[in-house]
Amino acid sequence: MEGIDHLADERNKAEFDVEDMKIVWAGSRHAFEVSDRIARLVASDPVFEKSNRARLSRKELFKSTLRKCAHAFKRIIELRLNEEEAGRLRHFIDQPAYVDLHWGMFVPAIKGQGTEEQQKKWLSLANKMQIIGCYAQTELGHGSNVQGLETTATFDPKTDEFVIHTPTQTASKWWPGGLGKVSTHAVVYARLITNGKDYGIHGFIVQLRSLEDHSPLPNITVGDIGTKMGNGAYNSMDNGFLMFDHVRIPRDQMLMRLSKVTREGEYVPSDVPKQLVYGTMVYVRQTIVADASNALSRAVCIATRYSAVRRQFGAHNGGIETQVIDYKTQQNRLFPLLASAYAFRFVGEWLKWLYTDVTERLAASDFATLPEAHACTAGLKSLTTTATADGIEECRKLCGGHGYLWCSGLPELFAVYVPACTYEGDNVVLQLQVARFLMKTVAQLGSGKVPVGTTAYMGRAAHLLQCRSGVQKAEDWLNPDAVLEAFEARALRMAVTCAKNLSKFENQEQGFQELLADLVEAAIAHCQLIVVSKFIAKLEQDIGGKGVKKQLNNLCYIYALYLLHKHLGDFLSTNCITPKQASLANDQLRSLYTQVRPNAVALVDAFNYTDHYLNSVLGRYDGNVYPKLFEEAWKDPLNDSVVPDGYHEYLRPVLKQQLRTARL
Ligand SMILES: CCCCC/C=C\C/C=C\C/C=C\CCC(=O)SCCNC(=O)CCNC(=O)[C@H](O)C(C)(C)COP(=O)(O)OP(=O)(O)OC[C@H]1O[C@@H](n2cnc3c(N)ncnc32)[C@H](O)[C@@H]1OP(=O)(O)O
Ligand SMILES: Cc1cc2nc3c(=O)[nH]c(=O)nc-3n(C[C@H](O)[C@H](O)[C@H](O)COP(=O)(O)OP(=O)(O)OC[C@H]3O[C@@H](n4cnc5c(N)ncnc54)[C@H](O)[C@@H]3O)c2cc1C
Repeated sequence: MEGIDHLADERNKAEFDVEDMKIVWAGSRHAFEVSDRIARLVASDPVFEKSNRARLSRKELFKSTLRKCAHAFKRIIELRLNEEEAGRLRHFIDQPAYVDLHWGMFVPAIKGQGTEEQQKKWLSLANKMQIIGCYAQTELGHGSNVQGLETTATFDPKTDEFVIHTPTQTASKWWPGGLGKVSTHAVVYARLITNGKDYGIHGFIVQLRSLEDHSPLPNITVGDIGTKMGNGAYNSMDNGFLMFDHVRIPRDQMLMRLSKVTREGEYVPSDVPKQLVYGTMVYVRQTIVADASNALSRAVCIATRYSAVRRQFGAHNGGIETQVIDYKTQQNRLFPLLASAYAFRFVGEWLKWLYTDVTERLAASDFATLPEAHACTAGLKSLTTTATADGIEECRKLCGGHGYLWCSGLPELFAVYVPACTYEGDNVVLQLQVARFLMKTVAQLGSGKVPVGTTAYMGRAAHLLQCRSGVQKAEDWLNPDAVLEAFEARALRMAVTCAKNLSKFENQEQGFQELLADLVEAAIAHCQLIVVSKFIAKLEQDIGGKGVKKQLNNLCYIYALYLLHKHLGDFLSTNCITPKQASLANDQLRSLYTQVRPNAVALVDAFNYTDHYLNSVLGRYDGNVYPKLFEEAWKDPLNDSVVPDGYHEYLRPVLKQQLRTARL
């Protein structure tokens, strides 16, 4: 059966040009060509083989990760890959590793917070990987509460040095990726103390290990924090612990772009907002949003192809059974995830633009959009990672029993992905940042300050607080204005209700704590509005290609109407829509599922994933699932022998009743 495309019929049904959709998904023809070339390069290189990851011990997995990273670095140099190509190479190798934190956080932290001189010195080493760095912020006792970190950096004017110290066990750094076994350096976040005064959290570059023999430097205790969830999965990463016993570093290793300490020990505060010390987190949250669509689309690709291959029930007189993708229940679970993958792709593109824009403004000393950039990156990171983690698990269930096999690709994908709901900010804690931003914006309504950007809709409060949806028939839910108005009214009404309830408390902070759960829901409603509005905005762009726009249109309204259905309580209780309109939205949703159905396989083909990247028997491009499931089963170490190890010691005595007591 090799060579036969079991999904050919599905592909023939498609009503749009897949090659054109590939360009839209990738973002541009250039991005598509780079991704396509690099994905094939990785897939054809035996060093990047990953099908046996779950069977390796932690040590074997870790060593094979080091090998892959070294080989990747060699290939980047040999092939003279540029930054974009190198990034794609690491992406398609698809194995969490110290390099993610080196390139993803250590380098950006120095770029964002180092002076020009510091950048010149440290980036030239880091870019050539002559040093390898990590981002050491979280401690055993404090992760979310960055202000509560305990590690100290005390300036000693006698020697012109900072003394980095871990005063308690809870002050130990705990979690940083790449720290456990690899990093030679770290950007360490610690409380800056000079002249006896505590100036709060600042970043410091600290060398951890010898560049000669890799042993920890004196007075530094460092190691791996232990095995994490799942076989293989995130265990290729050496998340670490770290303790300092009065470790001295030169003063110029404090990252001093924002604030400084002089030779005399005087603290010179920054003339820019102090929150810029959190800048690396804003950057990484933005990249995590862009990455959510990768993980979700991967799971959806597997579940969609398998749902087209898998048949259950419905056979009459020995005929073939029904493809499970034809069941409306399967469509109702799968297609909103397909739509979400596209939605997150486009909101990720937009967030990248927003981040670039705020970075340019900051460089020109314009800090006006920083709070919005923080709220958007925090809120969308939270929204997209929660939906993606839940979506991957749903895809596993959509694949029935076989989805639970490691070779489906889904268990490992889930285990690798799910910590995204926690790292770079716990998802609830991040939505509370959005809620604070919304409460401030609501409080300013009527003050003459006009809300802009993603809160511009709040400026139309007079209308949005009292409007009623004009939807009268199912097709009206395909009108962008009708959809936007419903989402805007819901978000605003939820935020305003929270603000009103807050105002009943004398102590605002106490009120905020009391209303935390409602505030999170209001923040989520605002973030969902952003995603819906950016998908609609994408449709307004000039998108070419046969039938492409029609498909995107269908997916956009599936995303919006599915959210409406899922959060119906919000929409009804805020009187944004009536039960009749909710029912019409459902009718429309079902009609959209029918329209997407013949295009489903082609819509996941447009992700252009190689079988290597998917690493899934169920998601194979050719749909040749069953023989390959057997092949995988035979490879399992338990099948190395017909009679298992332990038979003579533990099975035979039971079977032969040799373990029975004399009395029995
Ligand atoms: C494979 C590719 C994937 C791509 C990723 C690439 C690389 C990375 C790879 C994998 C990731 C792996 C690991 C991730 C690494 C980490 O997890 S690093 C550690 C991350 N830690 C956190 O995220 C901690 C979360 N906590 C916080 O961010 C803050 O403490 C807080 C919750 C925001 C609270 O801050 P705090 O100062 O205490 O409180 P307050 O609420 O009072 O805020 C003060 C004002 O500051 C504003 N603000 C807060 N944060 C920011 C920010 N980031 N930027 C701008 N402004 C910020 C806040 O709005 C307040 O403003 P006011 O005007 O005063 O209201
Ligand atoms: C795989 C992985 C990789 C990581 N990599 C790094 C790294 O490279 N560098 C680094 O520095 N850190 C790293 N971290 C740490 C990570 O950033 C933190 O774990 C994260 O910020 C959450 O903080 P926490 O663990 O303190 O959670 P906690 O804050 O202890 O959260 C526990 C619970 O309390 C709730 N909670 C906390 N505060 C509030 C509040 N104010 N209001 C309401 N509820 C609240 C949360 O919602 C959560 O349910 C990593 C973590 C993981 C899992």
